[in-house]
Amino acid sequence: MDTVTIGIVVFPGSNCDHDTEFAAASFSKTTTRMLWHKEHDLQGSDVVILPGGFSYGDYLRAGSIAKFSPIMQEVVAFARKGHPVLGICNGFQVLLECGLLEGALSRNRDKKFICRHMHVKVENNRTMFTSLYNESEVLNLPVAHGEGNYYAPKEMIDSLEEHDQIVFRYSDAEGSITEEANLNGSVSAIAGISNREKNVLGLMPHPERASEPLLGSNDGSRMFEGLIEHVLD
Ligand SMILES: NC(=O)CC[C@H](N)C(=O)O
Repeated sequence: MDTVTIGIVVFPGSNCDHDTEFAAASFSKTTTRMLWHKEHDLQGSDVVILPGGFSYGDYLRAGSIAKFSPIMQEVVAFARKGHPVLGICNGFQVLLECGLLEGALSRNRDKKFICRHMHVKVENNRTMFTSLYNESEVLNLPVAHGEGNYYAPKEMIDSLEEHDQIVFRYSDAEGSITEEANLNGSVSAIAGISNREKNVLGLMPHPERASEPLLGSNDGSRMFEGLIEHVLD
């Protein structure tokens, strides 16, 4: 294989689909496909990304209606076969709602929308998404969400820990996990998790909005590069 086809799902209300396409297409050896949510065809995608936004206006609960979009049947089957699926922000919310990832996202601790850059610590660099980061590296990534407060009961958190599924945590600039750094109040300061098999990753920060220095950070690029390298390998 000499090119990687990256499919980006477009739900009614997605608003980071084109940013994600722009970031994905900026790497050589990639082709992008926009996948309308009503379709059943992943158009030969090697990687599927569920982008950020407000699918179905976040009605009921963010991601809960998008889960019923026809294309999600294909995305779930694709993920269950071990192919890479990345959910960014609203995409993370959809992955939780459709059961590809465990836990839930509720309203931010202060009930306010948070739109700013945050520090995020790499807790597991042994995944296809994070292989180009150093273990414990602190990234500067933007967040923009109202429902980013990750919750899971203690047994689930223990099991996520045990299986190395906690991939990112909010931290301060030095990598310390503090209450102030964990702005949305997530349990265990969780910013991103994977499934047990490590081919599905969901995270609240936006790597596509940190994909070139002009955007204030380039720290998101290596997530795309790592994935592309993994597929080409
Ligand atoms: N940037 C986004 O994906 C928006 C996230 C989301 N729908 C929320 O406000 O929680």
